[in-house]
Amino acid sequence: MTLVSMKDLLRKAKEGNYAVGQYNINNLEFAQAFLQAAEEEQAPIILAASDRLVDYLGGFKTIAAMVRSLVEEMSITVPVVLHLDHGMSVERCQKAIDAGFTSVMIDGSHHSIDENIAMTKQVVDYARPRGVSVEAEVGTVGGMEDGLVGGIKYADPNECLRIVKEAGIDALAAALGSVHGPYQGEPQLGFDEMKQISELTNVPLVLHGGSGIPDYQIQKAIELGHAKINVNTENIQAWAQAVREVLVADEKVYEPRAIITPAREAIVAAVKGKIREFKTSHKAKEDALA
Ligand SMILES: O=C(O)C[C@@H](O)[C@H](O)C(=O)COP(=O)(O)O
Ligand SMILES: [Zn+2]
Repeated sequence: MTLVSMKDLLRKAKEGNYAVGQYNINNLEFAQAFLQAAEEEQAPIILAASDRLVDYLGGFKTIAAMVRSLVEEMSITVPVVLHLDHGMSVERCQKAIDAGFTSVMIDGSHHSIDENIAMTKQVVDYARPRGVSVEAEVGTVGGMEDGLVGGIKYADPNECLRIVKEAGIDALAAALGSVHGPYQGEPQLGFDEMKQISELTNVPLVLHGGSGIPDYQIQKAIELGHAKINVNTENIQAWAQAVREVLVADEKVYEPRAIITPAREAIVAAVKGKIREFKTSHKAKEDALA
């Protein structure tokens, strides 16, 4: 299966009342684990490189080549999207597209809404003829974003409508109380605003900060138009715990494969849990038949 854009996947997910998970690549083993989990669950999947980690991961071309090769070598049959997460500029999004990413997020949320729309439109104009999908953000997700710790700023419904109409995006991350990284206490998502923005814009919504949200809130977010849910923290916590357990259990172990394999298995289990929670299991076949 070749890499696909997320446009049709998210439309189908929104119609079918499920969400496609986005999982962030932190190294080779994360990408392997995500693809294994998706194939075993027969679920479409979004593999993402967060722009803040692109250089650490070896650059856009390395990431695109790695994911394409894994899809081929692992004989992956489910739809796979390669997405740039929190793209920091129009130029960075263009570079990702040129390298073979099939989807990009331009994060103009720290700019004025007029600047955000202008940047986003430039990315859409470059992406659309190349068959690449575009996600934009309005408002501010709490916690860590682009290496900065910030507070929550709810998305304004009129600004959401403007960016959807004026820039022509495929997915909208409307910040509504979610937080990147661990939550302090129970997450407080703005469900009334979510309903309003979903009905007003009719575009698939994206939930950033998808780790640590109780299942009943995830189901409500899906019901209210979320077709993509981003998860990173729960996977890196599972990875770290597994590595720690191996090192504590055997202080003489030094072979990377012996240390990392249990961590990779922990990520497979964590992602399979998310795929089931987001109701994406077996949707790959249904998508192919649609
Ligand atoms: O950590 C990153 O750079 C990626 C995240 O911002 C991702 O977009 C996301 O929203 C995941 O949130 P988390 O599950 O709370 O880490
Ligand atoms: Zn995010």
